[in-house]
Amino acid sequence: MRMLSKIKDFAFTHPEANAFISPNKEITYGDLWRQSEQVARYILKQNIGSGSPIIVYGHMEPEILVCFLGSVKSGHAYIPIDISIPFERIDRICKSSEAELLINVSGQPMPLENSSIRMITFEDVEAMAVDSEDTDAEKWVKEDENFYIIYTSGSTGNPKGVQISVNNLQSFVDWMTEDFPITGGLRFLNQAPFSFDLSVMDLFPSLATGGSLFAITKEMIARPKILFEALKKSDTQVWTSTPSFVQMCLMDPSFKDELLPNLTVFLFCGEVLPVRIAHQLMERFPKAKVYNTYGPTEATVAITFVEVTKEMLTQYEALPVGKAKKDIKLLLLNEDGREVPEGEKGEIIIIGPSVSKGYLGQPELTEKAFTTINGERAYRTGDEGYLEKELLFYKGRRDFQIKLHGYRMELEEIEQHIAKSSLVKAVVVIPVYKGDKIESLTAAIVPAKHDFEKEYQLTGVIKKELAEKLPAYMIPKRFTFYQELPMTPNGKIDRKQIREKVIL
Ligand SMILES: Nc1ncnc2c1ncn2[C@@H]1O[C@H](COP(=O)(O)OP(=O)(O)OP(=O)(O)O)[C@@H](O)[C@H]1O
Repeated sequence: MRMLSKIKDFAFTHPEANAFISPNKEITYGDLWRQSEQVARYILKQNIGSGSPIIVYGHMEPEILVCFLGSVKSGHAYIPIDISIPFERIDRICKSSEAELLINVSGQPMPLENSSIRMITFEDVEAMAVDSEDTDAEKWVKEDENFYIIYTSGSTGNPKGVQISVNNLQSFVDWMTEDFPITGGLRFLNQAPFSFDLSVMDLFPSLATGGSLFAITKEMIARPKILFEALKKSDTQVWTSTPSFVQMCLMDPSFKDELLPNLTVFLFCGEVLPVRIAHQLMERFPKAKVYNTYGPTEATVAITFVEVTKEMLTQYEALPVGKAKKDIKLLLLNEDGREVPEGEKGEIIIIGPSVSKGYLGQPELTEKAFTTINGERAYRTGDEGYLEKELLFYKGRRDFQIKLHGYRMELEEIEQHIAKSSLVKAVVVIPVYKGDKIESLTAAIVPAKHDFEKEYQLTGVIKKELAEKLPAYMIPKRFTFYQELPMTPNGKIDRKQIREKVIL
């Protein structure tokens, strides 16, 4: 694989360069390559069935990277599992993936109850390690073989293992390093834990270009003071995160270019990038470019991109998610499966070499979501959007479309309008069910600074503003106010938790 060869070359020419920096530990390219050889040799000795993936468990330790590379160099894909994933779910992943080996990097015990998987700690692998010749590149995973398998939660709650091949990943890395201002040797922020595919957006473009990653751990995220001290030290040049994560940082006025003077690129994916957030970033970091990108895990992280310009901030109500990367074709289909004309809304279908071969061991689910169009792999995203002169606009997820009193509406559209109020910092709209019928909507809001004494006064003003933009049936009945909205471990707004709070 070209990307692995590049990492190898860099490790030989720049062995002392830092590859990954976490709070307590760093690893150089030289050590990353050498230690991953040891892991590869260990795995090769275990007689693991070909095609059987290796599970790697931990949280942003440098050794996680060592195990990822060790796995793929021994011809096995890896499944990254972050410590935020509950054991019961890990048990299910072990079973459904039929993985034979789990390497525990976390330093914590793993009480898996139902799994017969062989477990070994990283220390034990290291203790058995011997240095010798590099493994033959012929042994590395190649072409259509899986490089990694990432389990998405899926709205059904059943884990789905998205298989990403060497070719899928190479196409992604080529795009990132050709079409974005990612030159060699940059410092990347690594916010998303490795079990979420947003992490791939910083991990491999960084390693493929001799860059270094600065890890933001969950302890830092929980303690803003420590987070900001770390950010200051990080000297981040390329920022990759969810919009929710940067929104949280923006709440602190010191989040501006003095904190990160060398920051030149913001990359966002995974959620709507609100106009206001892009605007604030452009004001506070005038030297940095802001990119919005879009894509599902099933199409290898992201497949569209756009640099947000000042004009866009006034031109559009909701920012575009961008143009497709050159080897990708987008189709927008209506409910009858016909292509819709430009400007009209339809389901986004992604066609091309970024599209996964499907879900590991789940042929029915794969069949439902994936297909082949003109000989190329295609994925039905379940997202709605429209195209305007090749620019894709995201219009929400089909599963966030609801029917209330007979009216079809999109929760994200309502959120977009509420978010425009100067009294609102962040918002999520939640449907409230009676039985299996939606009875009303509730808006969970983080308010901006205001002078109202009572919450009902604030609610009244926001509702009045909304009444000018939305029909009455789309205005949430209840408004609840919070200091902050909960985030999932991957840094997206946690709708499920908010729903539980609202219902309680
Ligand atoms: N730039 C963007 N703007 C708006 N939404 C986005 C953007 N990028 C991605 N998304 C949304 O995120 C989805 C992809 O997310 P991801 O593959 O991480 O899994 P998920 O659906 O969020 O989580 P899970 O499947 O684990 O429940 C897309 O299908 C789309 O709905």
